[in-house]
Amino acid sequence: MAAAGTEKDAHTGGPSAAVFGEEQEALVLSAWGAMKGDSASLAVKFFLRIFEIAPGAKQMFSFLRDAGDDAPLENHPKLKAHAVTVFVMACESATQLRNTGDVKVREATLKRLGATHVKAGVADAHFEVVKTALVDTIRDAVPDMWTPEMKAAWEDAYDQLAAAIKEEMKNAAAA
Ligand code: HEM
Repeated sequence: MAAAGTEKDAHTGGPSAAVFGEEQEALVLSAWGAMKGDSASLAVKFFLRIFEIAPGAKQMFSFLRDAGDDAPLENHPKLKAHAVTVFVMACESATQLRNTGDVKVREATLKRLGATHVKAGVADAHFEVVKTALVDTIRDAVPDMWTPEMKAAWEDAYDQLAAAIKEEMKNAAAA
């Protein structure tokens, strides 16, 4: 349990926050449970999918820019780390949504995320690309579990988290 004052209610609001219940959480967690043993290779697939949908996004990642066009993407530890983080944070955000109706991310983390993503030039459209790549990856990873309800639950969890980061990006951009 974090000490009082170290977390921030993102108050992302919206009608979806109110309907994120036990069932949605269970859907996200069951998929995550099936995927997490394989998270590093799924993370690579997730990112390859992002760059398939939006090849230009590669330019945003400093370590990819520096590596040159021919470097094999699957060998980038930072890229894997980012992908796993997005997976894990969406999952954690799902648990919190059920308990509190809000995404709670440590305030320092959220501030840093806001600043990092502004600096990297991430825009709203990129969050949509990442969402599509995320649900595509999960669909392909757990085809037997996949349902429209599971898709909606992951999208909801991701949207709430993305909204919290975007809010902090606005603050970072204004600072
Ligand atoms: C819910 C969605 C996302 C989460 C949870 C997330 C998480 C993170 C984290 C934890 C970092 C490491 C640096 C830090 O802690 O400040 C990071 C960096 C970064 N993220 Fe994201 N991210 C998300 C969405 C996106 C999107 C949509 C893009 C654009 C395609 C993106 C591009 C980047 C870039 C370019 C960096 C900096 C990498 C570098 O050059 O070091 N992220 N992100």
